Amino acid sequence: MENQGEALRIENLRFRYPGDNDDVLRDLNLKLGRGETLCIAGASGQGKSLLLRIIAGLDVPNAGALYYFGEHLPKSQHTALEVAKRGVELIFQNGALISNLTVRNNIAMPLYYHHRGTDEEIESRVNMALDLMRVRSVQDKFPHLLSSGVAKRVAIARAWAMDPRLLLMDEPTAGLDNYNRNMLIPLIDNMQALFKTSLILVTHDLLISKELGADLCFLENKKLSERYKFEQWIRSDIPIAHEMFRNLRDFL
Ligand SMILES: Nc1ncnc2c1ncn2[C@@H]1O[C@H](COP(=O)(O)OP(=O)(O)OP(=O)(O)O)[C@@H](O)[C@H]1O
Repeated sequence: MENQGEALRIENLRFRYPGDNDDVLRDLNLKLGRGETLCIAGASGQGKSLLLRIIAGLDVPNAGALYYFGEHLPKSQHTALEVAKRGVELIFQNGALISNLTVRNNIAMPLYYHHRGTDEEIESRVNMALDLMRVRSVQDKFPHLLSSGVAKRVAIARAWAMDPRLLLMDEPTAGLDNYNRNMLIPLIDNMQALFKTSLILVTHDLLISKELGADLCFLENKKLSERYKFEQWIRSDIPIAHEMFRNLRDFL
C-alpha cells in the first residue's frame, strides 16, 4: 500500500562493483519523508556519489529494496528512465551541461524531450527556473563561458524545471568560493520551501545542513549513520562526529 508521507525508502541495500572482492555499500537503510531535506556527508571514497547514482537508477544494487513515493521498484525496472518517470532528478557534481547548447536550451531540452507541455508551457517553466536560480541574465551564453558558481545554478535550474518530486544533489557547493556558496544555499532553501521538493544532498560542507535546517547523517562503514541536526551532532560524543566536526569545532 502506498505510504503518502514517504519520498524514498531503502532497505538493506548492498552494492559491489563487478570483479571486486568486497561490498562498497552493505545493509544500508534510508527513509526520507516527502518535502524533507537530508544531507549526507562522510570521508572520501565511502560511496556517497554511488548511493545517489543507485537512487537515480544509474547503478543497480546487488540486493535490497527501493521504494519511491511508497511504490516498490523491482530490480528488473531499476533503470534511469524508470526512476526519472517517478520524478527523481540527479544533479551531478560537474553539472553535466551540454556544451553546444545555450543556458536556456540546456534547461529547455529535457522538457521538450520528455514532452512536458506545450511550447508556451515549457517556455514559461524555463523562465521560472531561470529566475528561481538567478541565471536569466546568462540565458544566451554557452556553458564554457560560465563561472563555476553560475554553472552550478544552471544545472539546478535544469533539474528543477523538470518539476522533480525528489532532487538529488552531489556536492552542490564543491569548488565554489564563499560568495557563490553563500549565494547558492538560500536559493536551494527557497526552492525547497516554495515547492516542497524532497532533497538529498551529498556534501563535505557540513554547515549546509545547519543553514537548511536539515538532518545530517554520515556514510560510514558501508552504511548510513543515525541522522541528527547539526547542533545535535556538534555536541555529540559519537566517534564519527568527533572526526567530522574536528575542524568546525575550532572554527565555531
Ligand atoms: N568502476 C569502479 N570500479 C570499482 N570501484 C569503483 C568504481 N568507481 C568507483 N569506485 C570506488 O567506489 C568507492 C565509492 O566511490 P564514490 O565516488 O561513490 O565515493 P564518495 O563517498 O562519493 O567519495 P568523494 O567524497 O571523494 O566524492 C570508491 O572507493 C571508489 O574508488
